[in-house]
Amino acid sequence: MANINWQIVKEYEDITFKKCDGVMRIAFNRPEVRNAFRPKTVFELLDAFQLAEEDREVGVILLTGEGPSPKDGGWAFCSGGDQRVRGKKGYEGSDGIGRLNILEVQRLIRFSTKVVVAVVNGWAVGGGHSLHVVCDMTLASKEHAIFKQTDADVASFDAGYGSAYLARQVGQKRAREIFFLGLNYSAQEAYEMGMVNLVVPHNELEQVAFDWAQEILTKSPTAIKMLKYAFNLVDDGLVGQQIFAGETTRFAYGTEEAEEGRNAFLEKRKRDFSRFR
Ligand SMILES: CC(C)(COP(=O)(O)OP(=O)(O)OC[C@H]1O[C@@H](n2cnc3c(N)ncnc32)[C@H](O)[C@@H]1OP(=O)(O)O)[C@@H](O)C(=O)NCCC(=O)NCCSC(=O)CCC(=O)c1ccccc1C(=O)O
Repeated sequence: MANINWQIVKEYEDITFKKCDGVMRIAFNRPEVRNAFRPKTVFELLDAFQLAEEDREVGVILLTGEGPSPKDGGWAFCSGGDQRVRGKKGYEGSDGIGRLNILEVQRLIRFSTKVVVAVVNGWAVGGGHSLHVVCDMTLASKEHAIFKQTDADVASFDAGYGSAYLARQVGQKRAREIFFLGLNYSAQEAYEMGMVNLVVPHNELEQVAFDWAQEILTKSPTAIKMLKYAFNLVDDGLVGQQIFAGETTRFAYGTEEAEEGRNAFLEKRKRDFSRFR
């Protein structure tokens, strides 16, 4: 097993949230239901991802699941939305409001300035499958990872990243097979399809993820961020352009030309950009 000195950042009920040497580890913590998420789980994920995003020491986020299940020893990354709390308008929390707020988590992962790695230690099913798809990279346990898309079995459909971006990874025919048949795929099969980066023995999984993170942390954070946004851009349309352009605006703010624009306004004088032509 990995020998990483994880430190708890914040206590939650449905997830764990830990940090070590520039790496954040966010894990589903409902192993008795194969790490299915309810609205509370998703609120906690949103909070944790936002805290990770704002932590300047952090360059990589690992998303995984706690396990094994105390009930039967089964391993899970995430089995999607908790079907026991699904109502007519979405997944219901104690306030009775129906939500599909896992899509906000998908967007936080997609738009994060950090690299997000799915560390798939067991079942990745339904909305859990979609989460691994949206992560930047996926590492999978040789012994325990199983990929399965049950959305259509339970009359749900991730018609966003979970299907369209999956097709980018594995091709249209395979993506349709994954959704239309809902078969089980081993880590090796998922690797051969192109939706997993590496298959790793279960007891080495987290260490390999951590080692990858340490390698990424040696690289230029700006280069990594701009590369991530460049990879996203082609599939994300105007939102992708907005995010990429936002980062270029940030670069532009660092120039003397930008300072002249701001200073002229603040000093109530005529602006003079002539020396920048
Ligand atoms: C995951 C399984 C394949 C595992 O099978 P197995 O190892 O045989 O274990 P089980 O005995 O079935 O399960 C153990 C225990 O856990 C409970 N459980 C498992 N999954 C769930 C779940 N999702 N919800 C509630 N409970 C769950 C199970 O009932 C057992 O409990 P006991 O009390 O011990 O009997 C298998 O369990 C399985 O197929 N699970 C269901 C998978 C599923 O269909 N998930 C939902 C897919 S739909 C979805 O996730 C929508 C998400 C969403 O919000 C969304 C909406 C709109 C657009 C996009 C999305 C998006 O996808 O993100």
